Amino acid sequence: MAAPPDDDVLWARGLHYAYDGSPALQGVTLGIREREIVSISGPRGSGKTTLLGCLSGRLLPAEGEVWFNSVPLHTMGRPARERLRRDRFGWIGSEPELVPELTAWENAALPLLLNGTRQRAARTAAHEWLERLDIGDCARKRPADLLQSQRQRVAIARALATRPAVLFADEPTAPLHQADRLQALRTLATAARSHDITVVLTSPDPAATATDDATGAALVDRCVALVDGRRATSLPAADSEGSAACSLSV
Ligand SMILES: Nc1ncnc2c1ncn2[C@@H]1O[C@H](COP(=O)(O)OP(=O)(O)OP(=O)(O)O)[C@@H](O)[C@H]1O
Repeated sequence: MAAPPDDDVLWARGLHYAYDGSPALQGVTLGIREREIVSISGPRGSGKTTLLGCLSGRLLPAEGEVWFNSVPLHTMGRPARERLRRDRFGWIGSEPELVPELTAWENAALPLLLNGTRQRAARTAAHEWLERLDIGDCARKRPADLLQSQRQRVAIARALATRPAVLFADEPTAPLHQADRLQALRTLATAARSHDITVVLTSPDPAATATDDATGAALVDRCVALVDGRRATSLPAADSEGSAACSLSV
């Protein structure tokens, strides 16, 4: 078994995954460099969520390898994988999934408290992230009293508060209105770059994650296109127009 390249924080080779015999991933190979922000794009059902699940250790591929910093996830027992996910990885789903009984800041602080961070430090960090995401004034509200877009920002704050080595985000802006999407993506990208967090996110539309319309700066470093559970060799020209960061998918 060949070792993964040294400069890849995350490396997957020949991933296959099937649901009840129906293939979702068919031999995907992908390397992610440290501090890189990578967008995985593709049409509905192309395998984006499944790939994110395999890369993050949530799903075990039927075939293939996944390495994090030269540690093999695919041969790891479940408790070790769960520990690694808790300690080093962050996850943002397309639905916020907050604890309804806890306030916004308590939700954002939860992973820190579970990791043994003192309550005061966890509270400060949670408040700071809520402020950065422009929902500081919602800190004492419970999820039921928040808009869906505010709940998703709390989920983003919760994922960033632990400063994970790798943050996985499955269509993180899906519940947001168009106007909020860019702001949330910009915050995510800025936070990741300033805190050396590697990000792997999924998006149905590569152009949506490519550049910040306001500044022209690249939001992601690279786009990887999936079609029918396989890596596409290039994006259709229409998708790559005006999107320098994503003009080549591989
Ligand atoms: N839990 C499941 N049970 C059965 N089939 C599934 C399950 N999850 C995904 N699939 C199927 O696997 C394939 C890949 O799905 P996946 O969700 O990974 O794609 P996706 O690109 O993320 O799609 P979407 O944009 O709709 O979320 C699809 O054909 C989907 O129907």
